[in-house]
Amino acid sequence: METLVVDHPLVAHKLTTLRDAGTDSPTFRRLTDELVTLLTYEATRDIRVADVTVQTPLKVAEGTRLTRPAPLVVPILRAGLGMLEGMTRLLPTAEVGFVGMARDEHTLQPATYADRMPGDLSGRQCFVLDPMLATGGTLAAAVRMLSDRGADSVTAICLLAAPEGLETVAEKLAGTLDPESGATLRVVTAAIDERLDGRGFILPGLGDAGDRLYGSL
Ligand SMILES: O=P(O)(O)OC[C@H]1O[C@H](OP(=O)(O)OP(=O)(O)O)[C@H](O)[C@@H]1O
Ligand SMILES: O=c1cc[nH]c(=O)[nH]1
Ligand SMILES: [Mg+2]
Repeated sequence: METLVVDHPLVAHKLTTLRDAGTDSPTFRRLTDELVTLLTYEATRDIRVADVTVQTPLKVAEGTRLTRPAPLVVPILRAGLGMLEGMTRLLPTAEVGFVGMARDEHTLQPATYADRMPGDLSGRQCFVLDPMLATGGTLAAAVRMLSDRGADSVTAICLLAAPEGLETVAEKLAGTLDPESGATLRVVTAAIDERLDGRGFILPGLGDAGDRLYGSL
């Protein structure tokens, strides 16, 4: 598994305001959207393209187009929904699949409550959106759903990741997306934080991303 921390002053600036407990929900939503657009720019560096030509008003020019099948973007509900528009703004031809997962607050295990994704993902590049990679249980389960359907290229875009969660995802998915067969698994994040607390929250983190976006449950 490859991990990329996007090191850019605008990313750091926006993330700092997201962390601030005083940031209200409308501002939190807007900054999440902006931050995802910046992360998407890096996360799509290996997106599949083909050479094309285009006629300018003056002459023929060599160019580049995204290939088909269209990439699949998968926000993990709830909090991942706050990242969808920021991504599809840059990738308007992407298709969108939905997965709903909620982590049990005592066991910290994820339970899947929604699955609206294509049954066959062979040959599809997939982008999973989830702001928080904490214990890694949710992301590992989501990536397994995609690879079970044939996806061979999965990039997860997270606002924050915990070191423990990154290790767990790499361990749980070892051998699932086999790099020898050309498969790739990448995590792109704005920062890797210090650690998890006793309740599985990222420290220093930004709190509960779903609650800050959409209100407490
Ligand atoms: O890495 P993990 O330990 O699995 O935790 C991360 C998950 O927890 C949060 O979702 P939550 O379960 O709070 O659901 P929500 O998005 O509906 O708030 C977050 O958005 C991730 O999906
Ligand atoms: O810190 C955390 C951990 C899991 N989910 C969140 O929203 N925040
Ligand atoms: Mg939540």
